[in-house]
Parts: sequence; C-alpha cells; structure tokens
Amino acid sequence: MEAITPSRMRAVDINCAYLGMSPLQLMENAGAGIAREISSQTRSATVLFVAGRGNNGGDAFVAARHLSLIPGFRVRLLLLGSASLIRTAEARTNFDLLRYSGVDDVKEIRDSADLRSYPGWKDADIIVDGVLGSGMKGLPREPESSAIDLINAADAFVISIDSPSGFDAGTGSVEKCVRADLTLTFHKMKAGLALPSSKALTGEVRVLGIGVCRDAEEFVGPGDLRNLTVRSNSAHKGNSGSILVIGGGPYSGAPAFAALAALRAGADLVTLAVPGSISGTIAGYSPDLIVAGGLHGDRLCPEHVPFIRRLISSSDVVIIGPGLGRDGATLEAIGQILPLCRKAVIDADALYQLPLPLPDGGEYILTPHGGEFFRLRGNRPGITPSLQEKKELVRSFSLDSHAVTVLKGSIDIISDGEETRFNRTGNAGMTVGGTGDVLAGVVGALFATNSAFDAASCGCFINGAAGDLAFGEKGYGLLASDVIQNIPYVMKQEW
Ligand SMILES: NC(=O)C1=CN([C@@H]2O[C@H](COP(=O)(O)OP(=O)(O)OC[C@H]3O[C@@H](n4cnc5c(N)ncnc54)[C@H](O)[C@@H]3O)[C@@H](O)[C@H]2O)[C@@H](O)CC1
Ligand SMILES: [K+]
Repeated sequence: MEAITPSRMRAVDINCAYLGMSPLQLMENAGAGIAREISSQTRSATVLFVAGRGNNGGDAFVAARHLSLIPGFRVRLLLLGSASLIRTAEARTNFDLLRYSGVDDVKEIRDSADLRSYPGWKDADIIVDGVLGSGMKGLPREPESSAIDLINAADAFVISIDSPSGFDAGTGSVEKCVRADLTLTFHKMKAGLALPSSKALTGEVRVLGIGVCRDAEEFVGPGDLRNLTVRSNSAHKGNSGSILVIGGGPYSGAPAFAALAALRAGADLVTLAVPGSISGTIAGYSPDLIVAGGLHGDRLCPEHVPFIRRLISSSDVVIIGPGLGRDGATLEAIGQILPLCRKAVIDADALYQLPLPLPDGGEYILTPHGGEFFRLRGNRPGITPSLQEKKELVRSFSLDSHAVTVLKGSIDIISDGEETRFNRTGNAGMTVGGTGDVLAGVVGALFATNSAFDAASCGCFINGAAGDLAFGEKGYGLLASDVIQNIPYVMKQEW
C-alpha cells in the first residue's frame, strides 16, 4: 500500500486549495467519513469527542455533528481550551455549527484540573481522539498531555482521527501517545502508521478517502514549493548556492538567460564560463553576471577543461549546455566535464550525443524538449504517445540514465525513475527563444539546496507560472527576459 509523508500530505492539501477545493470541503469529507465508520461499527453508543484547537479538532466537530443526526447515538464534545483559540477558519466554522446541532453537550475545558473532573469520561462507550494530528510539533504540552492520559485511562473503545495524538506519523516516534483501538487516517496511509511497531498505538488502521482531486498529487503545485529549502535569514554569501554556467559560443544570449534566471531564482553567485569571443558581450548584458575569463577561442574545447575543473570545484551546481553549439571539440569537452560535476543540469546542446548512462558519482538533471528526448532515447515513437505513455517513457529513461529527466512540453513530465510528476503552468507564448535556458537556470538554482527531483519539478512550476505572469502582461509579445523578471513574484507569492 502506497504511503505518504505528512509534509507531502500538507503539500497536497495546499494543492487542493490551488485547484479550487476549500479546506472546508476536505474537513467535511473527513468528519463525515469518521461518523460513517462509527455508525457502521455499532448501532448505538455514547460517544465522547475530545477535540484540539487545530484541524484535527475540526474533523471532530464535523464528525460530532454528523453522528448526532443518527438515532441511537448520544454525542458529547470536549474542546481543549476556549473556542476563541481555535486556529483555523474552517475549524471555527464547524465549531460554531455545533450549537445548531444535536450534540448533547459541548464543553470548553479551561485547564487540566477542569479536564480531570469532567464526568463524561466514565460513561463513554467510544472516545474519538481529535486532539492532535499532523500539526503536532514537539512533545504534547498541557492540556493535550493530560487529555492523552485520560483517554488511555478511560474504559472505552478509542478511535483516533488521522493518527493517534502524540504520534509522529512521519517517523513513528512517540513519547506520550494515545493507544487507539482504531485509527482512521485520510486520503492515503501515512508512512509512520504503516510500521509494524506502531500497531500497539494505532490499533487497526483504515484509510478514508476525502475527495482529494487526483491532480493535487500528480501535478506540481504551490504546496510543493512550500517544501523547498529556502534561504535562511542567517544565510551568508554562498549559502544559497553558487552556480557555474558553462555555455555560449555560437550564441551568447542563452548562457546569459540561464545565469540571470538562476540569480532571480535565489542563487547567490552565478559565474559564467564562456568562450572569450563572447565574454565581453555577456559581461555587457548585466553587472550581475560574473564572467570567468580564460576560455580563449570561440567555442568550448578540451583544452579549457583544466581551467573549468577549478571553477567546478568552487560551485554547488553546474548548468551546462545553453548556447554551446555542437562542434565535435565542444562535445568532447562536455564528455570530459560531466564526470567532474557533483550536481549538474544538462540542457540544450549538451544533450546532443550525451554519453549514457551518466557517471555514477554525480547527480544530474536533464531538461530535453520532445525532439531532444526522443533522440536521446534513440527512437521516435511511430504515433504520438499519450500523456500516460510518455510518463512511462520518461520514468524508464530516467531509471536507465541515472538522472532526473524533465520532458518539457505543454505539460512537463518530471521523473527520477521512481516518482513522476506533471506540470501544467506555462503557455504557448513561451515558445519564444530562451525560455528553455530560463528553466535550466531556475532548476540549477533550486538544485543547490534541494533534491534533484524537487528542484526539477518545482523549477518547472515556477518557470511556467512566471511565464503565465509575463503572458498576462505582454501576451504573445513576451520575451524570455520577461519570464526572468517574474520569477521572484512567483517564488514569494503566498498561494
Ligand atoms: N488534507 C489534509 O491534510 C486534511 C487534514 N485534516 C486534518 O487536519 C489535521 C492537521 O491539522 P493542523 O495542521 O491544524 O494541526 P493539528 O490539529 O494536528 O494540531 C495543531 C493544533 O495542536 C496544537 N499543538 C501543536 N503541537 C502541539 C503540542 N506538542 N502540544 C500541544 N498542542 C500542540 C497547535 O497549537 C494547534 O492548535 C490532520 O491531522 C487532519 O486531521 C482534515 O481537515 C482533512 C484534510
Ligand atoms: K488524533
């Protein structure tokens, strides 16, 4: 059974909101699912809901309302703290609805003494634990800690919402935790809940669907950007990544686009290793660009490799390819450079005749468009493959190549050989030259502080969303430089 981590679940949650599902809908589905499970378990019972001030408690409010409508159930609810401290709007809305529902008594607990003296612990047949879910941070504090003890001390059948309170569903580690007889978790099994060692705490675990749209998980969204490692405010020069762009020759714009995009995506330092014939041109584009001298001639060739090796040793990520051209000497130099890289984004001309599989020592992200991809794979499919067929082609190619692959298109397909994700941001205005170089720059910048798969998948989302902002401003007149200008707005946006 496929399990999901809490951080991925939070990303899916945010992606649902981005696609138009409200947290209220998810909470309503969660709570209704709990009530359905309880009423399928027994025909009548006195049920005590113990609710925290977060959305785990919110689920309890919804479940209590639904269960109170089913004959045979006496429903009570304890809120740990005052209603004014309920954290989210969706939980607050559902708490307020309780006063119009048939829930027998709703009590706001002031403190742990108040909690202990509550008479409802004695006659509850079922206790529903909505104290803490995936939002728990650190060890349970009061009054949650006492609530966990009282739930465990009660003589009732204990049902935990999403995960037993006190349980870290990511790692399965516990200090103080509810011992549930049944755990009802949402959408997918949680990694920690599935561990055999967790059984004593979770009891039977059932997964309840809550109507999460498929694309919230299959497509990159703002929730995934939340999981990116971002610059810490104590960062100093170089923490957020020093990038080396190896490009240029016949073309000078491409490496500059990649370099400027990497800066706009948060890289600290970006150095360009370009042939001397265009280094002046590129340096003239922007004072933000550092152009390393020394590549004499008009194209990259093997004699430049010793100098480039020194530049690579002081870089976190190499972006190689933009504007290099396909001269034989250049392709030979590329073959000598790749094994020197710890992390490299390989784009454009560097994808031409790429030696596969790639060397084991490094981590690589390939960013081909359709033509480059099918040449890399060595054959063009007869008919245009469907999205699902392309997904499998990209996944298997990534596995064989020991690389993360981004197959760019109106829907980007990203895979590391195991996971695959789609991205639909971007628009037809982005067929203008240079947007591929911009993507390589964004992905390279993210790669300095994130995994290859996260850098590639989030890089596609950011690049496309920046292109969508540029399209909003300039329509089909948008240029790659407009996309670059919009990258920071996408990255700082609170979705
Ligand atoms: N797609 C989803 O992820 C959905 C999640 N839902 C529910 O939302 C829950 C997560 O909700 P939240 O993120 O609000 O967090 P929780 O409700 O899990 O816990 C956060 C609350 O507990 C308090 N708290 C945190 N750590 C504590 C500690 N160590 N000691 C004492 N109190 C502590 C916080 O102040 C906050 O009031 C999930 O477990 C699930 O039950 C549902 O609404 C359905 C949709
Ligand atoms: K819980």
